[in-house]
Amino acid sequence: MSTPDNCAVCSNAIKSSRVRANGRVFHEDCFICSSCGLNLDSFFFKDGKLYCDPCETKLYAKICDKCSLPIQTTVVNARGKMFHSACFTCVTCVQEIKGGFFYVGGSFVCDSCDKLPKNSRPSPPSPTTTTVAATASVTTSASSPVSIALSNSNNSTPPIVLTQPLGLNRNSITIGNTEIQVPTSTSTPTTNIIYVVNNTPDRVSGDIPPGVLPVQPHQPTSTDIQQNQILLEQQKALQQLQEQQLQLQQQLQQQMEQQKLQQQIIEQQHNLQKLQIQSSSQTTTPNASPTISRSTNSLSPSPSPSTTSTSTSVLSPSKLNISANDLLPPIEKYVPKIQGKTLPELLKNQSFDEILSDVLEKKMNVYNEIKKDEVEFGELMAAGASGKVYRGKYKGRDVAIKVYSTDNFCFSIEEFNREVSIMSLLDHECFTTFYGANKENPKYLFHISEMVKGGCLRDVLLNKDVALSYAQQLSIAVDVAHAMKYLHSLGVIHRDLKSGNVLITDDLRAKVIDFGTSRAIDLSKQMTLNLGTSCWMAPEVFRNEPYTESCDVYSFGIVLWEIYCRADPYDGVNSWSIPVMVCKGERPVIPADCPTEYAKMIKACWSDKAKKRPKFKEIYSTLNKLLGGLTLGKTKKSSSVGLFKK
Ligand SMILES: Nc1ncnc2c1ncn2[C@@H]1O[C@H](COP(=O)(O)OP(=O)(O)OP(=O)(O)O)[C@@H](O)[C@H]1O
Repeated sequence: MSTPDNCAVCSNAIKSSRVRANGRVFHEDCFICSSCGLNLDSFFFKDGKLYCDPCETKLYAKICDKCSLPIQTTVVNARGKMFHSACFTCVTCVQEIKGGFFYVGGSFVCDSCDKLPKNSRPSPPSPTTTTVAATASVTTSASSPVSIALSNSNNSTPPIVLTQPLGLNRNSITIGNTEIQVPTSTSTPTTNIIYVVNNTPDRVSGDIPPGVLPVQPHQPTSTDIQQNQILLEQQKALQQLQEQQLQLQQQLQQQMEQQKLQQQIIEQQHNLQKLQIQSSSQTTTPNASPTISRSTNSLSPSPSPSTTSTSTSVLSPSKLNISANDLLPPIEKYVPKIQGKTLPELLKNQSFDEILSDVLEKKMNVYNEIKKDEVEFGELMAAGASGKVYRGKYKGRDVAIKVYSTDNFCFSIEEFNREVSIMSLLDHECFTTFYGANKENPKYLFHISEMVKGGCLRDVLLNKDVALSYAQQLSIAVDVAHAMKYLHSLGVIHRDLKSGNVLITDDLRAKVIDFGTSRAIDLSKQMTLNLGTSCWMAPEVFRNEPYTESCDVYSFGIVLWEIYCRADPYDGVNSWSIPVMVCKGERPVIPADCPTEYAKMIKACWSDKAKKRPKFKEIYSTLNKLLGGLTLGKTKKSSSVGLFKK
């Protein structure tokens, strides 16, 4: 029975497949580079370890004193310096030194040059020209079997060192077809001799029969050790970097997976929404219309004795209408400070009007400056008298961008400044959130605010496909009154309140926009330039009488009528006739089915006498009570209404 071989690397018995190389056997798994762990094409075996060619070079190869590159084949060691044989050249003839040489003033001179007469010999590079003993040894590869030291010290016996025995009775080395006699220690050469010994690599390629070549141990020098340490440190640092990179890649992958998950959630929510819409149109009789709950302010489909058709769309509940935009973190509202104080702090000692006047007169910038390249412009949404409103993106979110340009007939930088200052200072749920403005180009200014998806109230009311219960109508009216109550509490008159300046969110909240515009100061101009607005203008304004904030109450009366009737006031009437009609006391007709309290409120608000009109505080409270008294919404089609009645 044959005993199993032992692996030259791990010393354990080899019971299965083995690699036989260079007279040694290895476990197949052990036959890898001990430094990089890769498979071996050729190898070095040192101190019981296997190394691949690059690792061996990296770890053990000597560095040439002349070219600073590792020496992988023949090493010439002369005077303690290491050279590639090709780099070991004569300082005089610049030829490779293959025979004897002299070490003169720090340089090597070949034997032939040294024999030249002194005057024809080029001067040595060093100021010292003393010829000193020269010693060189030639070593093949990093672990050659032979190293011969040579010296010349004028007739002294050159030391010849064989680092490996040449074998029994051998005193020659065969180079190619030539046999070179290696002098024994007793021979006395007169000059240095360099024996350039053919590289006898101890690397073994796979097809070399094992046991042919000797494997030589390598004795690292102190320089080798230092270099190895540096290399090891560099490898360690590289490894750390690779680990960090791996960690970052893992984090990135996690983030991408999270994003994918979010996307899936959005898609599922959309599918759910679709299913809910489908099922509600199938199960409710004859249709499902939304009712509103003030506490949550969200809409939910519920059966109601509605007269609207099943095709009627409803303003969708916000919770179901989630878009990627909604998942983004909200953009923080910019809170301006004047002399280090916020608006509520300033209001303790000053009126809003004083603060605003100060800001405008002193041209203070109380807005957040938004750079043009931070904004992505989208499609045009609306073109009003003072500017154009575009869809856009800011910080990844949908926004409304209002552009004031000199192309606009009513372009006014004062109006822009006033609007921007008011919008920056105000912070109320019934106004759109204002993000900031850009005034880089005085002929093209823009400001950015929250995008309100439902569009303006007028469009919602006139859209017959949108079903609205009375409760929802009241809820919109309450929101507008709430915004106006707040505005008046600050002493700000809107001057342009109308259904086109109220926006509806997709959870049916109302937000007032476009307030405090200075163009309304010259109301006669407004009347002639923007006739549409005259429907909401109070008689005292037409009469050019002094007006107070109660002109906004009049406008609100018209808005209340619009909300209930879902029609345009004075529809079909020549715009020029409206001021006359209004001053004569003519108003749109309130339909007979209008709830008494609501109708009473409309009439009180559009009263001809400004002083008789209620304040928003009262309006808000009354409408809120009316809303509170309703439990279930009653969806109502737009009324067919008579429009002009005194
Ligand atoms: N934040 C917003 N979100 C969605 N739509 C908006 C927003 N701001 C304005 N709009 C749309 O743009 C329209 C005009 O806006 P705005 O009233 O501010 O401009 P304007 O030039 O003052 O118009 P007008 O002279 O008719 O009052 C609005 O009726 C509305 O449809």
